[in-house]
Amino acid sequence: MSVLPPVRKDRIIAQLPMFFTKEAALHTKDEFNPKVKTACQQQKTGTVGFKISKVIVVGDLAVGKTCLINRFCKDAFDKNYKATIGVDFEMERFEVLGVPFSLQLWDTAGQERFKCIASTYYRGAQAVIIVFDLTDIASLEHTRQWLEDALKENDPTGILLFLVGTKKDLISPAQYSLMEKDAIKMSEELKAEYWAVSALSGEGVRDFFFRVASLTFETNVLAELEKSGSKRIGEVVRINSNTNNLYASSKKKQPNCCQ
Ligand SMILES: Nc1nc2c(ncn2[C@@H]2O[C@H](COP(=O)(O)OP(=O)(O)OP(=O)(O)O)[C@@H](O)[C@H]2O)c(=O)[nH]1
Ligand SMILES: [Mg+2]
Repeated sequence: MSVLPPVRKDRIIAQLPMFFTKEAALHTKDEFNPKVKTACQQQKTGTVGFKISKVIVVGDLAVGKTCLINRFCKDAFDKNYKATIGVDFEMERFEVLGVPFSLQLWDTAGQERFKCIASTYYRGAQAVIIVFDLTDIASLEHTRQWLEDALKENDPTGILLFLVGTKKDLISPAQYSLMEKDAIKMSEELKAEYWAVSALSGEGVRDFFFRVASLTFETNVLAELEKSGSKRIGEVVRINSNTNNLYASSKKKQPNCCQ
């Protein structure tokens, strides 16, 4: 018997949420991968439903990392700045295509003096959210360094990257379109999916986290399918161990179908 309460109704994802802009999306498909949909329908998603995926949120001090997380997890906004000391985390439970899925959102400190504590928590991330302030071009420039630091602690293959501009409420549409050009260029360079949000008004925040949850879920299920596929290959090797079957004994990684 499960001891966890049911997933909140507003955390149920039945459709793949859209990207923010086609020019800087991790992928532009409008539906979940068919293999993932089938696996969910047949309840063959392996351990995905029991796992917790780690997501780290990094970026300069006061760009709005804590406010972004608090808007989504608590539907709250604090206009007073309270620096995060070291790290903090929030758990969010979703249901994606009928399968339970949890994200652990790690809110790290942007202040230099806390950076070495925060960076010890970077390891094991499945997604990295790099945050910058849409009113501060320097914070966008610094995203390169934040990503480099996050990737030092992680295997860059298979990790999902998101670049998020915050405080959209503070700039005019004209200023925003100028900033967006630079942000999209940076997304291409970092190979990250770009989003612009406001934690004050809530604009884009829910859509953004739904996209993070969905793409992380999709990647996890595909990895699980690949793993169970290679186990089956392993069984074939045992049965036919006296034959020299190149394909059956090959340990070569299958291409990721999500790409
Ligand atoms: N107008 C506006 N202000 C925001 C928004 N997001 C954050 N802020 C303000 O920006 C300041 C910093 O926000 P935080 O979320 O604490 O910043 P942080 O990135 O967590 O900072 P560190 O923990 O020091 O790394 C606070 O005064 C917030 O109220 C937003 O979307 N709009
Ligand atoms: Mg903070």
